[in-house]
Amino acid sequence: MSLPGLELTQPSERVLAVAPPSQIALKAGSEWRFEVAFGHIVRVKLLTGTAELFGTELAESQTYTFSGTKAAIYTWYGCELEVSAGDTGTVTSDGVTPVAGHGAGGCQSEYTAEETPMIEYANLHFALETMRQEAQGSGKDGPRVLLLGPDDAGKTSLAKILTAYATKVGRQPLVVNLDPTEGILSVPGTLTATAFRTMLDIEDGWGSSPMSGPSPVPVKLPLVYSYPLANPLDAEGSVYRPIVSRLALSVTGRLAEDEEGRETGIIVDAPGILSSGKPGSLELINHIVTEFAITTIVVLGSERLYSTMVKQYDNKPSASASATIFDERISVLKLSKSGGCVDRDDAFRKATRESQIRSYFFGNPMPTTASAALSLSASSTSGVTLSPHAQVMDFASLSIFNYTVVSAEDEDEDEYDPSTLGMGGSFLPPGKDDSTPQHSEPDRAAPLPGIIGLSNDVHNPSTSNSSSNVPLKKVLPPAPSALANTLIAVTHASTTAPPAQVCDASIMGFLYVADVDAEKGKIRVLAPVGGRLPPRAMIWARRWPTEVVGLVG
Ligand SMILES: Nc1ncnc2c1ncn2[C@@H]1O[C@H](COP(=O)(O)OP(=O)(O)OP(=O)(O)O)[C@@H](O)[C@H]1O
Repeated sequence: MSLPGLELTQPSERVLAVAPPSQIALKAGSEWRFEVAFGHIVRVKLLTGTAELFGTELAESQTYTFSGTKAAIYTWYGCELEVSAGDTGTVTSDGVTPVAGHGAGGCQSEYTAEETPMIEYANLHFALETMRQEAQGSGKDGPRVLLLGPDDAGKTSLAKILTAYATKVGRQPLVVNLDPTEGILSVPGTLTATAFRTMLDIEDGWGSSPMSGPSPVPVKLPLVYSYPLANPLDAEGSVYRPIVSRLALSVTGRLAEDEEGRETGIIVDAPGILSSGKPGSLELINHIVTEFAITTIVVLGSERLYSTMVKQYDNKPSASASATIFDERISVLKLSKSGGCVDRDDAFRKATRESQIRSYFFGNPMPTTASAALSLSASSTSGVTLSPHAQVMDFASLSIFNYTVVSAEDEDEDEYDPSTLGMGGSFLPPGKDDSTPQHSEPDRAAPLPGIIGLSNDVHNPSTSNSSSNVPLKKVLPPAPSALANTLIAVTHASTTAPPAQVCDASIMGFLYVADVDAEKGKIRVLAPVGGRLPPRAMIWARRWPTEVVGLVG
């Protein structure tokens, strides 16, 4: 009903108008940047020409759907896109009311940009390809690239572009995510390594793992370690460093057995906080450079960090065992930050995290390329929907561990009990404790790779995580109410494993705690698969990712 004179409608009767499809013509070397809010769907179709989203080519006449996305579609030779709004006006299964923007198809923001750093990025790819070809002939290892830069500098986007270009020419890059704030093929709060043999997913970013059900794009299987803290610098990096070492060891082991992977090398996406100049960040960068024997450091969007990296690493021998044989040296490069990089606010980041967790358990309810391809109706909304299983468990029968470190954001350390950790009265980072001899400081990397050799212990994380310095404590009954709405990582370690083995173990999957009944000692959990839970030690993601409320109604 219109209000007399003003022609305003009452909110309850407001109907969201569906914008008509818009056609966007892109000139060669330009890109269409767009932002879609969570809950709103935008459909994009390539009508003519060729185009790619962060390096992955769009198929012609295929409809792609985007929601909660900030991205760009680039064209090398020119193209025409059709952009239309997806189904709007209904509340999604996430409980989010769609927010349509004023841009084409209801994008919150969209524009065409002619200035992009894509030529620089492509040149980097070709330089890496040259290194890979050299590796192929000589038995040398392929390039190990570390991407550094502040938050939202475009590191993850560049990692996607380099990965997509490498797979396009038949390479098999290993992508390592060291940023716990967002997961790559996993939930946040994890560090992962994934071998990419096939193309990335345009809609999903990186693609999906087998646990997400059927997918039109071949699935990738990540190796996952739990790091349930947002900040790698927490506890002065003493939790982060051994996990990085563990991951590096697994990656090195994998590459030793995988000829093509070894020639292609690795791409490491580092967390933005390491480029912030905070105390301890340079030590962590050094740890990563050493552990992954990095050969190429790429700095995006920070002159200061670039200059520091050049001073410290440029032209220095890499930490690889074969560095002397092949005279392998580190190069430090500076690349332009794309003008399209968007600063994601806390609300958007939180929504992204929640969406990653939700899709781990419930799949992706959006119409995917597969469903669109299989369905006669282009507006099908079948998507890939998963059905997690809810079960009630006896808390006392579970072996759940919790990291007892003081995080920068959370100074109210509550549960720390030194006696249970067997480390005397002090909880100092390794090396600062008088009882810890200097040589048992393996998770501190050498100050300069290649200059000071690696200690053997660095490559033996089982010794690096001696139980004396692992801040993991078993959570004993009664079940804490703070367990509700958080994730628990199920490790491959046995229920009787000591803390050192638990934090060294890779992750099998995740549980979501829906309810806690402390009186009865029961918790209700959501698991991605049915049946009895394997008897394994678990790590409670108490601090990160933070509570996800409303996953289960
Ligand atoms: N050229 C572009 N056009 C539009 N959006 C872009 C472009 N490049 C990156 N973005 C978007 O900007 C945001 C930040 O980019 P990205 O995630 O690559 O940065 P990052 O350095 O990895 O950030 P962080 O370290 O905080 O995770 C992302 O949402 C990404 O999709």
